[in-house]
Amino acid sequence: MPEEPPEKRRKAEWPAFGSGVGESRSSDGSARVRVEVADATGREPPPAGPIACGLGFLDHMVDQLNSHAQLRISLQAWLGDELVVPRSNCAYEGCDAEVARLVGCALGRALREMLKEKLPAGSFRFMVPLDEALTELELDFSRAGAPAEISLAPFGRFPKGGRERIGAFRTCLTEVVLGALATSLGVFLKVRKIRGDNAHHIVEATFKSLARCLRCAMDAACGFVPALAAPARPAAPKTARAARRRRATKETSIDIHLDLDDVQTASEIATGLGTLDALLAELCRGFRLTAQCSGDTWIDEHHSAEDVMITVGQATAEALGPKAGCCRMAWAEQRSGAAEVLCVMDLSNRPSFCSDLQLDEEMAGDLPSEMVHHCFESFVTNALMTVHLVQVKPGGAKDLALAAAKATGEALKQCIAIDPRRAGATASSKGTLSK
Ligand SMILES: O=P(O)(O)OC[C@@H](O)[C@@H](O)c1cnc[nH]1
Repeated sequence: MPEEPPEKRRKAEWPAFGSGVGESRSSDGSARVRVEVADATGREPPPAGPIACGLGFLDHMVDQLNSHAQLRISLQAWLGDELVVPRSNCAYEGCDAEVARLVGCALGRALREMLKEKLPAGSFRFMVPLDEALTELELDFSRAGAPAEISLAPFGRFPKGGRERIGAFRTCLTEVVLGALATSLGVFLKVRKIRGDNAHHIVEATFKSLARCLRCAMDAACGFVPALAAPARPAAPKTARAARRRRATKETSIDIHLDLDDVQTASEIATGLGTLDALLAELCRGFRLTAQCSGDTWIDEHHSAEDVMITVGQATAEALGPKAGCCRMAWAEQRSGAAEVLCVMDLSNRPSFCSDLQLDEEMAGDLPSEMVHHCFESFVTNALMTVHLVQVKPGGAKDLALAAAKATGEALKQCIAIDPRRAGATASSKGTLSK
């Protein structure tokens, strides 16, 4: 669904920030960067302009703030008197560190000017996955001046010791950009890599985390909660985000129906496996699910559990469709008994599942522990999403499974929520979540 042009959008019915400009220049006059930023959720946001600093990968990273922080950014740079043209890597030789610093400084100044009317207070945290990578970023506006804490190296597994460059961008300059940005924005910034084997994924997840964390701070300053926001326009004819999937093989017969926008009707789940029913009940806290399965449980639990989760995942992907206007990314921590699990989710269209749950018992209720892992893997893969499960506190296998299902259900509820400010636009820096 294409985004409505700003002039056609109804008057914004939510608070928004205005705009800001930031400039930075080298002491010897060899380089200059100018950034213009505006809140894209405002009434008449300007179109995003070119982002051209002379390091192509850094341009791509700054662009993450457009779709994931809902901003409109333009960035211009001059080397000497020469304006840097888009898609250039002219800053590659000799001045890349200075350009990285200037980019961070100018961006931070522009953001500070935009936020000055309602400066966020306190600390904010966001985690973002990108395939196998997972980063956590914190912004604390009460600790301005504290030196940034950046723990991302090594940048990948190949070669051992990590990559030195991504395109023309030296990976060691990531902390130069972020440190300069934090200083000029007036915020304490802490970012760490929780997982990551690919340098591009690690650094992009970092800038996505920054963008999402910044948007959280902006929304808190405005008192806006996307999941609670009334639609920005009269309810359009209900474009149902619903799907029905039936599946019959020699091993199982399954009927799944889900409606992502029905939060009133009670779910009905009967798979023949009590623990699987309990996991699904937690997973669908944010929507209605009907799930029936008749399977060859006289052999074992495997086929029923796997086929149900494959089918629920497929139905979820079908119901989500192009994911127009949804929040897309979220994280949640939930407990069951002594166990606590963190789920970080992205409706990425790039299926990827990673978990470190220590399921050290043969069974989790009437489900083998190996099937707990495989159930999440099957659901995530077929729902075309990226999910990381992180064990925060240990516990028995069933409690870990339930805590993971609760956290995944809460994250899913937030991810599928429609943010009316996106006006149907897809939250993606490549412009689509369907390809
Ligand atoms: O914001 P999106 O994740 O939809 O698009 C950007 C991302 O897909 C692309 O930059 C990328 C994919 N893998 C590494 N980088």
